[in-house]
Amino acid sequence: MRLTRLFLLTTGLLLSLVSALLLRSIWADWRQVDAAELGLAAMQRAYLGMKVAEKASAERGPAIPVLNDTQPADPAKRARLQEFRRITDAAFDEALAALAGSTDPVSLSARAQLAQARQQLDRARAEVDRVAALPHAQRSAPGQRLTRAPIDLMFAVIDTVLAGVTTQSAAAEAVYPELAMPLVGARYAAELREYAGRLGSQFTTPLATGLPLGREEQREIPLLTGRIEQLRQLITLQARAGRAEPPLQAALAKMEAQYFGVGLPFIAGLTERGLAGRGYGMDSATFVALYVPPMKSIVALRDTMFSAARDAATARVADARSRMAINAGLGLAVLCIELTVFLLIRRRVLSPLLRITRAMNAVMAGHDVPTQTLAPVVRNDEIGDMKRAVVALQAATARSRALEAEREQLISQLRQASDTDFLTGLLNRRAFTEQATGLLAQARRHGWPVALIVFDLDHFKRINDEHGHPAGDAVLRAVADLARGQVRRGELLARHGGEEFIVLAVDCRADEALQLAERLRLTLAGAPIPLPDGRTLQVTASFGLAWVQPRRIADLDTMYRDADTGLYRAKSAGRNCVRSSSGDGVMPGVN
Ligand SMILES: Nc1nc2c(ncn2[C@@H]2O[C@H](COP(=O)(O)OP(=O)(O)OP(=O)(O)O)[C@@H](O)[C@H]2O)c(=O)[nH]1
Repeated sequence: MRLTRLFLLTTGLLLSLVSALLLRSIWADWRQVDAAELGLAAMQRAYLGMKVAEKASAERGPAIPVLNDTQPADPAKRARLQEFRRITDAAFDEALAALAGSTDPVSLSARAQLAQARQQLDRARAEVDRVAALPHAQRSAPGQRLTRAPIDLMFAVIDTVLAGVTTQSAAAEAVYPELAMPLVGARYAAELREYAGRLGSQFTTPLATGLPLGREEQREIPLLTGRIEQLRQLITLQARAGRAEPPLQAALAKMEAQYFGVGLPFIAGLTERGLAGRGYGMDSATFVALYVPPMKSIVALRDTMFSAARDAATARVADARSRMAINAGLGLAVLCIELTVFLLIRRRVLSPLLRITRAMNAVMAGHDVPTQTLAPVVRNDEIGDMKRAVVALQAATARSRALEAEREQLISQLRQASDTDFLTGLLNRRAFTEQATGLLAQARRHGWPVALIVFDLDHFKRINDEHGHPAGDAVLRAVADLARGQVRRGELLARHGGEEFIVLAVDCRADEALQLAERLRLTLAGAPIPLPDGRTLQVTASFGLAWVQPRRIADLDTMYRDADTGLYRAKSAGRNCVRSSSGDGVMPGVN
């Protein structure tokens, strides 16, 4: 696998892994925040339920004087009851509004319980109003329990509300097990407040009638007192089980002092008098004024315990939120760092490596490397070293290529020099022999006829003797130029030695060969040649011709011998003429 692909794959995997871990961690944190918020909301709803129980319980206070009122009815008592009813309704409305948007099972059941409690309250109030409207004599008749029944209906309201409080409180405890102590304690305190109220309610009828405690009160009072004592112990246990904070201890001490130190002994004294039939020495209003204030210490304890739980839960929510923010921030930072490292490695290592590899391949293939690929080399790291090495390699390769080209040129010049006659510029004998051998082989393959013409300047020695050797050279050069003008492409012309020249023509018929020789002869004979001293000279040459018919084997040595014989004959025949080996003119079949 290529390194770039491996790197991409590894980085992709790493990024996916980190992203997955990050998402998982954020999801887990978010779940915790969500759970903490749900728990806190349940706690607050439980508190609203406790408030409902408290207010509905408190409503019994002004209901009792109305139920026991003489006729004509006292409008002030009625107005006070209405005011308490309004407060209870407001508490119900607040609790129901808090549950309005929630669709979780706990909230749904709490809402159903609250709605049920409200119906019960409506029935209880209707009963209060109905009984209060009856003639006083009928209500206060000995042995009747008309005023007691509506109060019992109001007890049932509280039972239902407290059941809902327990449901919400349990939901909050499930989220915050460590807050069970203040939560359970607050619930017990709410219950204690209720039972303390109920205990006071036992004196409704006796106070109104002035009669001793009836059988029912005699049975209920010890039961309620026992329950109150039990709740007192449970609250104390809860407070001792956890680390009771100073405000909680203070609230607990206040309750002990006010309710258990004043309220409950007050009830005990009243009970004693009620049992002894000594009269109570107070009316309902005085009773309420004396008994209700100590009960407020129970509500204060409930609120203190609840506040402790709510503050701890709020802190937990804030903790969970900040943990989520920190985790998300850290995760994102890791992701960013990883991405940056990836981009850096890609930019500073992989891309330069790729460019360098391409540059090296180009250098090896002998191509030019684009200058921006390697320059400017300003980096001082390993990639920079590598780039410098490639630049050096490129320079060395360029130098060696230049040397190579120079060498090739020299060789070619040498080859040309070795093939060329230095005086005339024509092929020399060696090059002619080499190239003629190739042409003859080609002619053999194709079955072409071949002609070989050898010509030699006449009385050349005299030219040298009379005009000097340089003049002889000039004549040789002029003859070469004239002959060069008469041969076609594919025909070989060479200086065979001294003042002798040679021409080889393949695929050349006998008449064409003769014409060529004649043309050469006439050209030389008809062209005055200028000498270095300014004079001109007329030269002639004698020609020997050899010709091989088509499909016969043409051999260079044999043909040369024949052409030379023809030349000898031409010289013998008086020069400036063309002869073949076998006689005058060109004779087909020369071999
Ligand atoms: N100037 C000059 N003379 C050359 C060169 N090569 C050969 N010669 C001369 O050419 C002359 C050839 O003379 P011969 O072989 O006697 O022939 P000729 O005088 O041409 O007489 P025929 O061939 O019989 O017509 C000699 O004097 C050589 O010195 C050369 O390169 N330059």
